Amino acid sequence: MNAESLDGRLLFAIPKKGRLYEKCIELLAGADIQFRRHARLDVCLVKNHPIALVFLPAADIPSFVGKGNVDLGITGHDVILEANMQAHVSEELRLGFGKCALQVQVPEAGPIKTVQQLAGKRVVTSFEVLAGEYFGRVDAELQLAGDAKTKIEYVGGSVEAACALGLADGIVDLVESGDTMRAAGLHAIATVLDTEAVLIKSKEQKHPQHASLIRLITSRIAGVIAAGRYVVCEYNVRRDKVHDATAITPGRRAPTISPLDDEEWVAVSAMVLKKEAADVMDRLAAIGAEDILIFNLDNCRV
Ligand SMILES: Nc1ncnc2c1ncn2[C@@H]1O[C@H](COP(=O)(O)OP(=O)(O)OP(=O)(O)O)[C@@H](O)[C@H]1O
Ligand SMILES: O=P(O)(O)OC[C@H]1O[C@H](OP(=O)(O)OP(=O)(O)O)[C@H](O)[C@@H]1O
Repeated sequence: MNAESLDGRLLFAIPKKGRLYEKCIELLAGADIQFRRHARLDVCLVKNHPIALVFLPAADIPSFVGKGNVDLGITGHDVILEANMQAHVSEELRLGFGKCALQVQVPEAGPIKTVQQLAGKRVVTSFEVLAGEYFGRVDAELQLAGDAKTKIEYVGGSVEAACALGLADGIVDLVESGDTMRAAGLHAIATVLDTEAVLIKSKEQKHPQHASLIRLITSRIAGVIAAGRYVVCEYNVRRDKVHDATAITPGRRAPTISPLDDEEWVAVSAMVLKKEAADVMDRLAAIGAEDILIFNLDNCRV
């Protein structure tokens, strides 16, 4: 594909593999961004919008977006800070996946128990900027200077093996479930950063003609994210309990209250956070609500 065939399209960068890839593909499908990715091609045209998707390593997306070569992108918040691009991109939406923490880890059975004890020693990481800033602050607090400062060394992967291989006294790496860390005999002694996937746009404004399409895509993606977080709760309740019931299900703006063919009862419908749905149902049942139903949302605009 050559530059002409992109023909003024909005460029949207998506991680080409790794932890964020599958969720990004689900998000694009939920937002009805239609494309067919041909094997080995990293640029593909969207069929139903003037957009081209550019599949890039997650770590390269902040600088492509920050420099304005690409208009929109999805990557990790951690990756933006590591690329030092926070001043050049704006984080439009948190996407609720790719959640993990960048943590300082040391051998569980070893003598080091605190970050202060690790300071001055060897730390291996793929996040040399974030780890360097973090230990820069610790070194300064402990007044470590020159050769006494913490030695940060970069490796591109398998960071968790560095201590066992004798390359490091501690590491800085991402932790989600903690399985990788525990399997390597490590434990966390500090958190440098909590992160999740984000939708970013360029602050460069190289293509102002795309502003309305960017708003449309952002609002569609926000709808898909919200549909994953919320359910609709419907129930019947006696009129004299409506006040108590709507305190339990206040909805986003206000619940919908409809009359029933029984003057003493009303039907209520409200959006409820999915993670709170079971608790909300228990509390509604406790005040005498009946026929409590929960519906998943396929999509929404809220
Ligand atoms: N275990 C995890 N759980 C959740 N999110 C993660 C996890 N590991 C990484 N991420 C997020 O995904 C981003 C990309 O990480 P990933 O390991 O997929 O990178 P990659 O180097 O592009 O892929 P690969 O490891 O396949 O080469 C990270 O910067 C982080 O934001
Ligand atoms: O706490 P956990 O759930 O075990 O996840 C943490 C691991 O996930 C990431 O690596 P990934 O598996 O994506 O592979 P990578 O090392 O090749 O980046 C990260 O670098 C950790 O190694």
